[in-house]
Amino acid sequence: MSAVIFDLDGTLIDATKDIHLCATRMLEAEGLPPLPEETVKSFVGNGLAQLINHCIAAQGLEPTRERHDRMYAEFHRHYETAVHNTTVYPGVFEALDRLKADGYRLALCTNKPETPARAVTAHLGLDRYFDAWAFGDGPYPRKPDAAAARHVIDQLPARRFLFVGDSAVDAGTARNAKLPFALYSEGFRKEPIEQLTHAAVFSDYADLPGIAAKFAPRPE
Ligand SMILES: O=C(O)COP(=O)(O)O
Ligand SMILES: [Mg+2]
Repeated sequence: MSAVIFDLDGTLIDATKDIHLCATRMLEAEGLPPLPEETVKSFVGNGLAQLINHCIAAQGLEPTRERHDRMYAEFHRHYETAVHNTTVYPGVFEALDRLKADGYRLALCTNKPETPARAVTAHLGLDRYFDAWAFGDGPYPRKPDAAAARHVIDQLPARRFLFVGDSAVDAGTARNAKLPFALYSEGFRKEPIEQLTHAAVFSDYADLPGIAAKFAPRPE
């Protein structure tokens, strides 16, 4: 049995607008001005706590524990229902259907907290594809720590795995967990493709089933 493990933000979905909305509401509650969408987008990838840290630094404020906790709670409160401006990248459903039909188990390994990750995947009809999950606020170190990937691996009856993601965090996770990495080039990546160790790179989801067959072949 083989499995494909997916990152969420920037790989399966583009939640930029909803994340920016939550950040704007959070800053508003603090009496602070909004940050540009591209700026907030550049803060996504290392989990919500890190995104809040970046927002605090961008406003030139002291990162006190009290301020951070208050802002985290406010962001998270909006995050749970911020699903209406989020889109699925082209070809994702077709690729997931194909992988399922080919006999792959599918899993999600995200740094997004559990409640908003479950909410947005349920809203978009993606949740039904996944047999195992790891979240950014789970009781294990988050990506790029291999523990996040191992958390899903331990839930799956598979022996071969492919890790699919869009960022340096995902490339690092795959490297740390010793899994082949397929890089989706149309996500939130900040570095040139050559800087991210990868077994394969794709810009069209139609190519993913073939990549999976090559790097995580199903047993005969
Ligand atoms: O919430 C984040 O910071 C990133 O989430 P991701 O791991 O699904 O890209
Ligand atoms: Mg990502």
